[in-house]
Amino acid sequence: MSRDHLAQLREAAPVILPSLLLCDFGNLEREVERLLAAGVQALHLDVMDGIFVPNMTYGMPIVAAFRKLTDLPLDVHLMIEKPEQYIRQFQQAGADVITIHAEAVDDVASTLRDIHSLGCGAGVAINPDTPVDAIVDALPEADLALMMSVNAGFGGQAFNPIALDKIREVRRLNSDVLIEIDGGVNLDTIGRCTEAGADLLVVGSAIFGKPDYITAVRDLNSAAVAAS
Ligand SMILES: O=C(CO)[C@@H](O)[C@H](O)COP(=O)(O)O
Ligand SMILES: [Co+2]
Repeated sequence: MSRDHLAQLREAAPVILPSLLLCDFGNLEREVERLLAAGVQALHLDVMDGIFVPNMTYGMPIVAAFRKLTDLPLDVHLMIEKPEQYIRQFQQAGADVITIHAEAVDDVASTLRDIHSLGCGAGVAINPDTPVDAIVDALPEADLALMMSVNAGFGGQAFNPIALDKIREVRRLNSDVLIEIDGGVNLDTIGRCTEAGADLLVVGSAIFGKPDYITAVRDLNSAAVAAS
């Protein structure tokens, strides 16, 4: 099922994925309804452990709560130490795609294979200071390569354009992998992301900081498509 989801996202690219980090956790049902009304095609869920990154968010129960609320693909971004110890629990909670950070594991390729063996799409992320070289050997195992345009850990940070060069480098190395960008993506930066070749655009504050999600997603989508 998750492989089908990936094919759908590839077909629909560029696709905006709302990052729920800044949503109203007191009313998840309403937040999902508002995002569905805005036409979003997948949700991006940020899991932080306070160790790999200096911030904590949520774990499997919140992923499971979103799973109960929607059939949209759930793209789970693990910003945690030893993610390999938890991937089964995230799959059981309802994740469709699980992305691990290359900086957090010893053997990226083997962790991606483990994610696949659970039936999930497998993604690998790198922070702005981590070179693409760090994931070259693992790329053939990845469905998705996430280029962080901020240091993982917080929403609302400024966009780091180093991610754009890395998107181009990943595309040169691998024509099949879906390329996602995450951090500081907004109306001013989204065009540069799709122009560079990003397929999936994670957006937090530029949606959840706006009163009207429908207008925010529509304007972001127009800017993304115009530059792609
Ligand atoms: O993974 C992360 C942060 O580490 C993101 O998914 C952010 O939550 C995106 O938020 P904005 O930068 O768009 O506000
Ligand atoms: Co994220």
